[in-house]
Amino acid sequence: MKGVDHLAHERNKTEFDVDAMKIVWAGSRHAFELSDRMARLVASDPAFQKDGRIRLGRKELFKNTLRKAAHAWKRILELHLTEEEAGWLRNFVDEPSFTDLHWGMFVPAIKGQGTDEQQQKWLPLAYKMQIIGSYAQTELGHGSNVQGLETTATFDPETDEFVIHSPTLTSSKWWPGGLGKVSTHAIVYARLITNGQEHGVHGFIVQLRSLDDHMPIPGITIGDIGMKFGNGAYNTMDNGVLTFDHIRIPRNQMLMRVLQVTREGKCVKSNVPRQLIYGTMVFVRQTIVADASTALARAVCIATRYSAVRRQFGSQDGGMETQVIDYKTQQSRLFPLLASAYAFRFVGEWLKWLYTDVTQRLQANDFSILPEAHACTAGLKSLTTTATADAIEECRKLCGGHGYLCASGLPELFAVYVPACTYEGDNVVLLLQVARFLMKTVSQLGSGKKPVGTTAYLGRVQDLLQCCCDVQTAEDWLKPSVVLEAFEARSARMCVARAQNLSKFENPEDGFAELSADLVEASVAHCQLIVVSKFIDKLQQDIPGKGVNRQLQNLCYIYALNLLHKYLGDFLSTGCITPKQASLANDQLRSLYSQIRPNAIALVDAFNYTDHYLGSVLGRYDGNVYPKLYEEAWKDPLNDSVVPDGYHEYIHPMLKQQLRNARL
Ligand SMILES: CCCCCCCCCCCCCC(=O)SCCNC(=O)CCNC(=O)[C@H](O)C(C)(C)COP(=O)(O)OP(=O)(O)OC[C@H]1O[C@@H](n2cnc3c(N)ncnc32)[C@H](O)[C@@H]1OP(=O)(O)O
Ligand SMILES: Cc1cc2nc3c(=O)[nH]c(=O)nc-3n(C[C@H](O)[C@H](O)[C@H](O)COP(=O)(O)OP(=O)(O)OC[C@H]3O[C@@H](n4cnc5c(N)ncnc54)[C@H](O)[C@@H]3O)c2cc1C
Repeated sequence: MKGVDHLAHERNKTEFDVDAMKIVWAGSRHAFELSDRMARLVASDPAFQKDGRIRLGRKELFKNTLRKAAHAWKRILELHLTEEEAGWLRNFVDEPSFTDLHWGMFVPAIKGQGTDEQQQKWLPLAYKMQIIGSYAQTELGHGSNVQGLETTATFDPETDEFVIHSPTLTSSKWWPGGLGKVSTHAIVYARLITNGQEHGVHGFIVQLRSLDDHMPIPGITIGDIGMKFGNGAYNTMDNGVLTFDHIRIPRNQMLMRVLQVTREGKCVKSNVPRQLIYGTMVFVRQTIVADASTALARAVCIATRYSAVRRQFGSQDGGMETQVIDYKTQQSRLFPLLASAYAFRFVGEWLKWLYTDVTQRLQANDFSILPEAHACTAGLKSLTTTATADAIEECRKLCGGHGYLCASGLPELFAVYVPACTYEGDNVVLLLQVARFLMKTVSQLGSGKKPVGTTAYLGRVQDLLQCCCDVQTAEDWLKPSVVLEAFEARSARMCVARAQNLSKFENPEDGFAELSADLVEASVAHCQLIVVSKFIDKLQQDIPGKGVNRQLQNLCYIYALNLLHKYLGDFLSTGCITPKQASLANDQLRSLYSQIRPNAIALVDAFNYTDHYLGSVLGRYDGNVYPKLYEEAWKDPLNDSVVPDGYHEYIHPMLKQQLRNARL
C-alpha cells in the first residue's frame, strides 16, 4: 500500500507534463517503456535487493555479486529478453561486475577488431556466456601510454602460434575488470613481433582458465589486485593481475581486422586505419558519457528531494521553518547540477548518434570522421565524468550531515563513480588528445581546409575574433544565437591564442609539453561549447507535452549561464563579453532559478528512478525521510547488542582504572 506522499505539496506546484518529460529523458517512448519495465522487474525481485551491501566483507560481497549476476542471467533466459532489455536489467541491478566487461568491452572488441571468421567463431560463445571475457590492456607499468605496453606476442612460424609473454614485472596486466577471479578468456593487448620485427600493439584472444575446473592455464598467474576505494562500491568487481610465461595461442586468435599475420609471419595491412585498434575505447567512452548523466541525475534526485524535505531556520510565530531548497545559495549550487544532468543526457544522445554514424561510415570504408569521433568521445568523456564526480560530492554537501551517512546512498555512489575519471583514459590525457586535434585544425585553417562537424565554428574564426556580444538586458541572454556566439568566440579565441603561443617554439612537441595546462583549458572550452550547442539543438526539436520545452529552455540557459559565471575569467580575458554583460547574465541566472524552483521535484521525478535503484533514504519518492533514517540506524550491526563487544576488555577496565585513580 502506498503511504503518505510528503512531497505532494511540491508535486502540486508542477507547471509541465511530467510523463512527457519522462519520455524526453529516456530518449523515446520505446526506451521509456522498456527501461521502466526492467527497473520494476529488478526492484520487485528480492534476489536483487541491495540493503546492507556496504557492510559485507570482500569475500561475501564478491560472492553476492556472482549470485546476482547468475540470477540476472537466469531471468534473461527465462524471460527471453532481447539484448537491449538485458542491458537495462543489468543496469538496474546496479552492481559493477564481470558482466560489464564481458558485454561492454570483450564482445565489442571482437565485433570491432575481429575478422568475419573470428566473429563467427567467438561471438556465439560469448553471447551464450559459454566463455566469459575481459579486456586486458593496462599493465602495472603503463596504462595511458598504450604504445608503451610491454607484454609480447611473438609469432612462431614453426608451430603457427603466437607466444604471449610477460618479460618484466611491470608488464603484468593490472586492473582489467572481471579478470581477477572470473574471466575464462581475455582480449590481451601485446606488442606483435614477427620475424624479429616489432609491429606495434595488437589485441589477442587468450584463454586464461580451464572451462572445466576454472584453474588457470599452466604458465598463467592470475589473481585480484586488492581492495579499492570505499565500502561496497567498486569492490564487487574483481580487477585483476595477470602474467604469462610463454603461453601459446593459435595464429588465428590475433584480432586481424586491422593487420593480418600470414602463415609465413608476414604482416599484411588492411585498408582500415591503425587507430581502429583503439575502437573499443571509443565505443566505451561514448557509453560513459550517457552513464554520466544517469549517475549525476541520481545524485541530483537525492539532493533535490531531500532539500525540499529538510527545513532549517526562518520560522516565524511558531510556523514552519524554511525548506532549504528555498535558500538562494542552495539553488545556485543545486540547479546547475540539475541542468547539467539534462545537458549531459542530450549530448550523450547526440554522441550515440555520432558513433552510429561513424560505425556505418567505417563499414563503407569512409574513415574521414574518425579524428572527430575520437576527439568528441575523449573530450566529452573527460568533461562529463569530471563534472559528475564533482557534482556527486557537491550533492553530498547539499544534504548536510545526513549526506555523509551511507543511508543517503551518496558515499557509495561517489566511490563507485570516481574511477570513471581515470578508467577508459585519464581525463587529462584525453583532454590533451582533444588539444592536439584542435591545434591541428587551427594550423590547417591557413591552407584553406574547411573545418567540419564540431569544429566548423573555427572556420569563422576571423568573425569570431572580432565579434562583440550585443547583450543589453538580462533577457537578451535568453537568445540561443547570443549564447552560442559567446561560447564559440571564447573557444575560438582560446584556441587561436594557444596556437600562436605554440608557434613560438622551435620544436612543436616541446611547445605542446610546456603549454599543456593552457591547452587543456582550451579543450574544456571546446567541449563545453559542444554540450551547450547540442542542448540548443535539442530545443529546436518538436518536443510534445505541456510546458516541457519551457522547462528545457530554462535548464539549457542555466547550464550555459552558470558556466559563463564559473569561467568568467576566460570570457572576460578573451574579450567575448564585458563585465556589465556578465553581470546581466547573473541577473538572468537568478531569475531562472526562481522559475525552476516550483518544478524542481517534478524535474527529478522525470528521471523515473525507482527507490530500489536510487538506494537512498534521503531521496525516497515519498519524502518520508526521518522515520526511515531512524529505522535504518537500528539496522547497523553495532546496534545488535546494547553493550558493545569489547566493553569488558577495554572500556570497563579503563573506567575502573580512572575510578581507582580518583580515589587515590
Ligand atoms: C553496453 C555498454 C556498457 C559499457 C560499460 C563498460 C564498463 C565500463 C567499466 C570500466 C572499464 C574500464 C576499462 C578500461 O579502462 S580499458 C583501458 C583504457 N585505456 C585507455 O583509455 C588508455 C588511454 N590511452 C590512449 O587511449 C592512447 O594511448 C592515447 C590516445 C592517449 C595516445 O595514443 P598513442 O600514443 O598511440 O597515439 P598518439 O597520441 O601518438 O596518436 C596517434 C594518432 O592516433 C589518434 N588516436 C588516438 N587514439 C585514438 C582513438 N581512440 N581513435 C581514433 N584515433 C585515435 C590520434 O589522434 C593520432 O592521430 P593523428 O594526429 O596522428 O592523426
Ligand atoms: C576501476 C578501474 C577499472 C579499470 N578497468 C580496466 C580494464 O578493464 N581493462 C584495462 O585494460 N584497464 C582498466 N583500468 C585501467 C585504466 O584504464 C587506467 O588506469 C587508465 O587508463 C589510466 O592510466 P594509468 O593508470 O596508467 O594512469 P597514469 O597515466 O599513470 O596517470 C597518472 C597521472 O599522470 C598524468 N599523466 C599521464 N600521462 C600524461 C601526459 N602524457 N601528460 C600529462 N599528464 C599525464 C595523469 O593525468 C595522471 O594525473 C581500470 C582502472 C580503474 C581505476
